[in-house]
Amino acid sequence: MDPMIGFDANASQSEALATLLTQLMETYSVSDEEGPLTDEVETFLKAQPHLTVRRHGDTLVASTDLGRPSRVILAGHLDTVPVIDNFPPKWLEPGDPAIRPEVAEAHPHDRVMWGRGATDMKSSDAAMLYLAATLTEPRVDLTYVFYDHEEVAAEKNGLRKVVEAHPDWIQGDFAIIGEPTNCGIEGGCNGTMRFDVIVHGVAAHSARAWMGENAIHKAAPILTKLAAYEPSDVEVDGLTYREGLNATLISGGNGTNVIPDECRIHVNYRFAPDKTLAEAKALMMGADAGAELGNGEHTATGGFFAGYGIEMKDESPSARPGLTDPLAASLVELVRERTGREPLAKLGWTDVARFASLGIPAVNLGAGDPLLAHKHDEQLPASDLMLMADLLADWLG
Ligand SMILES: N[C@@H](CCC[C@H](NC(=O)CCC(=O)O)C(=O)O)C(=O)O
Repeated sequence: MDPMIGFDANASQSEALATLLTQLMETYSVSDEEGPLTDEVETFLKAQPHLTVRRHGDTLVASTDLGRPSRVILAGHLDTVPVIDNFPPKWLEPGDPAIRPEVAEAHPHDRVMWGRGATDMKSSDAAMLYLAATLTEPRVDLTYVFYDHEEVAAEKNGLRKVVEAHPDWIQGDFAIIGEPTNCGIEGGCNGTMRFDVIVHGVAAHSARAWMGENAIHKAAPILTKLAAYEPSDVEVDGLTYREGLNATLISGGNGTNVIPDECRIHVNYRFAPDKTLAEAKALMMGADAGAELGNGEHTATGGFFAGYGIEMKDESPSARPGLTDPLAASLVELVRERTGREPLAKLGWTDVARFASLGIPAVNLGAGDPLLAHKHDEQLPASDLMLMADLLADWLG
């Protein structure tokens, strides 16, 4: 059987990139189900004679070994968030009403790739795979990392696992993460934490509600407080990070005629890189999270949710922009020259934070509009694929 990922040696750059993107997008890879796509990408990388390819779980690390004085890491995750009627993907021709107006206005003659992962982040993966096959004489040594489980709990993150199991595989002087940035530079990243705020009640027959205590009703003040939260803009080293505090899931009740005895509001806090993880946590639940109540629940001793039960689910630190690093500065300059784009802050969480903790300066540079990430109609104009591949090739070639 022919490998599913690959392109014709006679194809033009734009055809090759479009082919790679189509193949990546057509292979379903929601987090936890990246295996088949990883297998395909592994076969493709192993067919490149100038790369040494290693695999840990569903993470691939492919390196050149040309004896260059420095090494750059190009990293992209292969997983996507869950689909919302946006798989399988499709190419939209110019004029198709499914093309968003802002995309059509900026790229009136472009075909547009539509579907899950178009911006976050299979387009950058396609550009990196194209370079992995075609950039055989880069001016620096290169390490490509294609990894699993970026969109979910930090404990599952494939890059984290490979760093822990094989620290020698992930060495370098600088890293570029292909998270969507509209082919500009986005520096650092907001930190993120997710936790359940828990309200308890007493179960009873809903025809005799006075015999119980309705936990869903008792959660109403929490939702009111969250709805009134005003996000702050925080400037760090010249970039402006917007914070956020949102309920993203809610659950409670176990019968249509039973007064619910528990309600959980899952909260996601995004905090700027002027705060450590500990400082951010203190703002939410007090400096000391309080006594363990059992089952991982604590009472918040202070902060936004003072007095409520809290169960931590996930936490990842922020990262400062780090754009004064010489390699970062030279990439910023190239992007500015080629696109006129000035660096912005990365508002999502990305593995730039992991590289920063390893002492490897890193920036986000990727195809696709970050404003469209995780949306139902994620989409990418074909010319952004070319731009992304050209920027990387010019800087590395
Ligand atoms: N452990 C975290 C992982 C969340 C990662 C995710 N990152 C992106 O979507 C980057 C895209 C971008 O902003 O450009 C996120 O920020 O939610 C968790 O499970 O929450």
